[in-house]
Amino acid sequence: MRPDLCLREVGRRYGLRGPWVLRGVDLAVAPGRLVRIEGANGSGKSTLLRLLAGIDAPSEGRVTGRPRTAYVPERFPPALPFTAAGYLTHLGTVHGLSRATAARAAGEWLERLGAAAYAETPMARLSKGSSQKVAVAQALLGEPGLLVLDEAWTGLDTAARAELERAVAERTAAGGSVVFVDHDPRRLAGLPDERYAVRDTGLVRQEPSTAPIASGPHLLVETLGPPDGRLPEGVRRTAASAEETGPGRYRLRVPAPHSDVLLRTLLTARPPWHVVSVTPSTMAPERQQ
Ligand SMILES: Nc1ncnc2c1ncn2[C@@H]1O[C@H](COP(=O)(O)OP(=O)(O)OP(=O)(O)O)[C@@H](O)[C@H]1O
Repeated sequence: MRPDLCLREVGRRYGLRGPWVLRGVDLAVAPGRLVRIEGANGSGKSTLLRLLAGIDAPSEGRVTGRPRTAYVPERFPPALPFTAAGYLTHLGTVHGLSRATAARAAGEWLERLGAAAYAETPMARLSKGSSQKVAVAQALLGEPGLLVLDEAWTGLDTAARAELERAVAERTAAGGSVVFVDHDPRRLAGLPDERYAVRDTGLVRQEPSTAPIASGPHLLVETLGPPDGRLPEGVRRTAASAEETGPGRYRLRVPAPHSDVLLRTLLTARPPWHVVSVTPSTMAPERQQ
């Protein structure tokens, strides 16, 4: 198991005499965790995300234990001399993939995000929404251990937004960590393991969200594991609630967009869990684990 990503007494200011944007920040992000960062405009959220992602260095303090990391910035530079697929393939090779694997992953992510038609379009000619899809695809194609998302949903269409939510669930189910900022309080509502607010240059831990779980339909999944079976960790992270109904038997509620991730995690567990039934849920959303 890899170590937590840790910030210790981290501070950041811009310029030698600039005001401190962040000071004395301690934060640990464990593998598999989904962490939401909140805060007023200009409070320092993007600064914190850049430090977490490692594309900026703290003015003081230390950052340790950073796994392979990918980052979707608030503003993505679209004027690059590449086509969308060419850019993603290039980045895939930077992430250590072979050229063929990188090209395949690029195609798959463009397809998943509904941008396959723009694969050969020069980046500079992409619409804002399409270039945001490329920004998201570049972060996901290397299957990073830490995914940092700064308003990454902004500008995406409904289908791509759902796909990004699904990708977040996939990352955490696979043991990756995800840290995100989003202006919409309903984004991934009910799912984050931890919430923090940036306030007065510090980081304040927040109570778990009381916002209703990710809006939209939910499914009920009845599953049966070995008699002494503990639910696979990835399933606990993806399900909105898990009720033990018998020895090794659980009733899971899951937002519909995350159900395929949940089912895959059950079926690929060792030993695999048996999926007894999948039905639409009509219950009011509630999280319990
Ligand atoms: N590269 C930079 N150079 C100088 N000052 C900066 C830089 N980046 C951020 N700042 C300043 O740091 C402060 C925090 O900015 P940051 O973008 O981190 O906040 P934020 O909470 O993400 O804001 P928003 O919600 O508006 O995106 C602001 O006062 C901003 O002007």
